[in-house]
Amino acid sequence: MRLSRYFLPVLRDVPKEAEIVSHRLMLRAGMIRQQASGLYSWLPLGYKVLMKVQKIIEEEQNRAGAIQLLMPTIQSADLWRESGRYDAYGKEMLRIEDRHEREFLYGPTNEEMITDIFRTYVKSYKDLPLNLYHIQWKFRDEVRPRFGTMRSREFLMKDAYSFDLDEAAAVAAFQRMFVAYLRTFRRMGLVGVPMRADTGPIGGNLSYEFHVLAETGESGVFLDRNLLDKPIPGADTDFRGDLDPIFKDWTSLFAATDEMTTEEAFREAVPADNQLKARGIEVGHIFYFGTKYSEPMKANVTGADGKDTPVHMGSYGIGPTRVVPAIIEASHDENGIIWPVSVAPFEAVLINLKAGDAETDAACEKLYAELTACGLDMLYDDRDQPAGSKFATADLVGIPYQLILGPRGLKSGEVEIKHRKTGERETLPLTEAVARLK
Ligand SMILES: Nc1ncnc2c1ncn2[C@@H]1O[C@H](COS(=O)(=O)NC(=O)[C@@H](N)CS)[C@@H](O)[C@H]1O
Repeated sequence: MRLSRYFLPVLRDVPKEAEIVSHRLMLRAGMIRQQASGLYSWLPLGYKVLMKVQKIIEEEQNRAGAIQLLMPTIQSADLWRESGRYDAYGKEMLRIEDRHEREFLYGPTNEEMITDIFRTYVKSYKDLPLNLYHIQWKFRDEVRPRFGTMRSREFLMKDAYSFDLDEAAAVAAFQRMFVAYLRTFRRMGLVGVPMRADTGPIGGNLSYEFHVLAETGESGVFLDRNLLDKPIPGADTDFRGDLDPIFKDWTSLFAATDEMTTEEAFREAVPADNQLKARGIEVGHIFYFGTKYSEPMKANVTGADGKDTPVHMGSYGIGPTRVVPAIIEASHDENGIIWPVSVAPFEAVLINLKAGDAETDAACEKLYAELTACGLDMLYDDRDQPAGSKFATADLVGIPYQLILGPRGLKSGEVEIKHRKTGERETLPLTEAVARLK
């Protein structure tokens, strides 16, 4: 992408309403724009990151055996009356009336709707286990939206729903998602720590939240610091096998939010040098809630014994529009964002130090074409701007590699590469730049 043809409205000064660094940087880097309280547009650079986050989520959900579909954002009130949540959900629910005065709502979550889909088509235990998921916008009328898209009113959520014949099978489904979540966050450069959690309006009695540690996290968390450098299950994990050993290994060390434990209990349970008290950003939350929805909504299957039985369910959420700021909270410096390559809006930016100089332009065009041709997601800063402002923009928007090319380097047939994360620079022959980056 040529920057002179792109839409990247970076801001020079820090917007005063932004309280935390990720909110400030997302506004300054031209990633989002607030349209109203808790409602954001995702501008091109932010949307590119959001789509890369979404892609990693989809790959790991698919690896774990979940099947993707897409449900509408608007849901019928009658469906929520069947589960009894229509009134119970409270003021967070945005209730809508259509022209025929029929009652609808903007979905805050989809347990009822996915259960309705399931009960329409699945009748036999032979069709289980089943895990269906989608990535869809949700609305929750948060009393205090804040921190940009970290806690917004309209937000994107991956929500998966599992269906099994009995609790044992449902726990195995829960463990498949647990392992998928460990892999998902680590692939985005995040350490997502699983913690015992409350079940809240979703329900059930088994729930884990995945937290990214950051001082701006809304949750107080207590954990054994050995959790932070545990290797995650590999891409060769057999998701059809027994994942209980992995689940037990990851849940044997103490980790809980301050809603689920006390500091005293924590201090007693964890050896002093392993104790870590921190703040966490909840980026994912998984639940097992048995027949809470299948019973009232009559989502039954016929078992091997010929008897009808309500299926055991779980739901598994990740907030991609919260993950993006969480990555920035975990990875930034005084000059701006530092994107892990896996989610960076562009993998590398080519900085032309003398746009308008025929020789430099020609050399940059050639290098840009070669790098793009070998599959790199490239940004080319071809603007007629001073070098300093180009470096500042590249640092602010956090592109992992900066290729810097000007008349001097050109004379010696060399290009400089700067690593955004480490600041380290290397100069190498122009002819080796493609091999170095791909
Ligand atoms: N207001 C919000 N803004 C941004 N992300 C949010 C917001 N509320 C929740 N999320 C994200 O959505 C994830 C799942 O939300 S949840 O309420 O915990 N779980 C559910 O809704 C279940 N249906 C899981 S499928 C959270 O872990 C969080 O990452």
